[in-house]
Amino acid sequence: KYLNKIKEEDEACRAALQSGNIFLYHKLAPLLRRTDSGIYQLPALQTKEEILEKLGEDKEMVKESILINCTEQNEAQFSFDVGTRTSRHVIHYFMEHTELCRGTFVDLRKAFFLLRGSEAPLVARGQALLRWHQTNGFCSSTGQPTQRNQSGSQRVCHSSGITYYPKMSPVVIVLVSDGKRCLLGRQSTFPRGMYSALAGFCDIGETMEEALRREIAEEVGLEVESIQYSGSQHWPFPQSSFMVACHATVNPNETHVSVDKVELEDARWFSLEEVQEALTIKAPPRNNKGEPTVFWVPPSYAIANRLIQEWANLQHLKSYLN
Ligand SMILES: NC(=O)C1=CN([C@@H]2O[C@H](COP(=O)(O)OP(=O)(O)OC[C@H]3O[C@@H](n4cnc5c(N)ncnc54)[C@H](OP(=O)(O)O)[C@@H]3O)[C@@H](O)[C@H]2O)C=CC1
Ligand SMILES: [Mg+2]
Repeated sequence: KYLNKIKEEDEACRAALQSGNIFLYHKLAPLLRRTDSGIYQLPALQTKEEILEKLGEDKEMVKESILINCTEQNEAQFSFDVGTRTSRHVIHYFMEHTELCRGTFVDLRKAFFLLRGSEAPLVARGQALLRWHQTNGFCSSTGQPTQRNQSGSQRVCHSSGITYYPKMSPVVIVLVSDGKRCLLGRQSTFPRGMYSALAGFCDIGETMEEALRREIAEEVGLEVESIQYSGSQHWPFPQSSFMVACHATVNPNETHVSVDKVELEDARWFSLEEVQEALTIKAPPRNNKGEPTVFWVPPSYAIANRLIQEWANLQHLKSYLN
């Protein structure tokens, strides 16, 4: 309720900013602190902190922060990108005073899987909102500048009256099973050895089920028989996707895989033993070029991991009941 109030009411949002926490980004790379155990933490800076006073000659600039969320104690959480408007010397200040800033700016692709599960969605959401504002400064109908509300939950073109809201692209992600094995694929851009559930963007006007059947037919030439919903997740790559995760089955007598080599480098069936082994790997062993040397699956925060885990659990249950 409180979150909705500060999202909608400019005055309430300005007041919340006075005592809120701010997460900093530089050209969309979040400010993170690497701990001794190798994971990244998200340092929250208080609005009134000295370091934020460095945000350019205009100290009011911090008011351009975007509301991301609020804690259970009703502390508002904001994101701010120091790379867009602040002057070069201020950015250098941030880069050089990593102690004072309590972290460094890190490319989210490099850090995402090394964030704690509770912080990863917050970092992703902060980045997604900043990106949306950075790329929606003009009305696509009139070409006139759009104005944001205080929280950053929308932008309005006063010339056409159009209100723009942050967007996500729907993606369906599916773990296909033939009853005994599951189908995993890899794109050439994936880290070496990593296989994941198959995914694809929904076309406009398509239902999720239609997108799922089409993607599986296109990418591996299989016909899906049944679909079961599992869960969903916001995903920051390549931009802002809304991942809908499902399990699907195919006829065990029609399992020939015909890989679309434009989309995928490889796709094949994996046994429960292979999958179980991969699920135990936290950090895959690497060769002298730093490349993983074994078959592994996306880490636990990715919804693909959850699908694979659920499938393995179901196989165990089935073998126990038999
Ligand atoms: N959270 C998780 O566990 C996982 C998440 N994913 C995510 O799922 C997403 C979709 O999977 P992927 O197999 O790549 O999808 P697709 O199979 O749909 O193929 C991607 C291609 O679709 C085209 N495309 C269509 N609509 C869009 C859009 N709105 N945004 C971007 N590209 C679009 C692009 O083609 P072109 O470039 O030719 O225009 C793009 O290269 C990926 O971004 C990936 O990060 C994937 C696996 C696991
Ligand atoms: Mg795909």
